[in-house]
Amino acid sequence: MRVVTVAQMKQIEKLADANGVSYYQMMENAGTAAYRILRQRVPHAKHIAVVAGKGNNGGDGFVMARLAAQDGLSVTVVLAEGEPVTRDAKTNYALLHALPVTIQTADTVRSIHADVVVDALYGTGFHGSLRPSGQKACDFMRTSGAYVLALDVPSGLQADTGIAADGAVKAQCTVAFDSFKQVHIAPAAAAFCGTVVLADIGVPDACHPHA
Ligand SMILES: NC(=O)C1=CN([C@@H]2O[C@H](COP(=O)(O)OP(=O)(O)OC[C@H]3O[C@@H](n4cnc5c(N)ncnc54)[C@H](OP(=O)(O)O)[C@@H]3O)[C@@H](O)[C@H]2O)[C@@H](O)CC1
Ligand SMILES: [K+]
Repeated sequence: MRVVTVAQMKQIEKLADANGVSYYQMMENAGTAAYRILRQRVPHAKHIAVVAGKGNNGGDGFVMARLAAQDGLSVTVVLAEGEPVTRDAKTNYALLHALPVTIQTADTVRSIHADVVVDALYGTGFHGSLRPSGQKACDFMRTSGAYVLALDVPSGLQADTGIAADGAVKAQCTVAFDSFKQVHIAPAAAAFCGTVVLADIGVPDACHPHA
């Protein structure tokens, strides 16, 4: 079982990019793999809400939102922290405009009724404690009553330690991308991660440490 630090994960992605698997392609693969896992775990889902942050974790969520809309599901995207800021997340957000996807801001988050909530708020980039906007989005996810699927890391947990900030998301399932991080194996984080499923995002074996 491969467990890496966030710094090692960044290095792995950098090597993969240098070896022909672009960052954009890895995001596409991550969102696609997570969507497949979601369909397996909640086959009857009709309405999904994707709670997106402004980094690449949000970008993975936009890929899922696109695939779900193309599949005929009702899709709501919540921009919990405003519009995306990273290049690939921006590109994937723009692709949603041609699809029947409802875009909402954090202000209206409480009125959403979904059977699945995708936690695409923060992944390995989370640090510190939850700020008010993130807290509000996490409160929605914790209390929605929906099946919560977290992308890479349940929001509010530090990937390298598994330490949870007050108000962190508790997911039924967490899809870990490429490699496990400490959060996926730390006993204290188990109740937040739920079932952890590892997803291949197309990184060549040789890009991993000690490969
Ligand atoms: N590299 C790749 O290409 C691939 C990466 N992949 C995916 O990307 C994820 C890593 O993406 P990432 O590095 O962009 O960080 P991410 O987890 O989105 O968080 C950063 C954002 O959160 C914010 N933020 C942080 N703490 C906060 C707080 N307390 N309160 C409020 N805001 C806070 C922070 O804002 P800032 O602190 O800068 O204001 C920033 O906007 C990884 O887990 C995987 O899912 C896959 O697609 C595969 C390819
Ligand atoms: K997440």
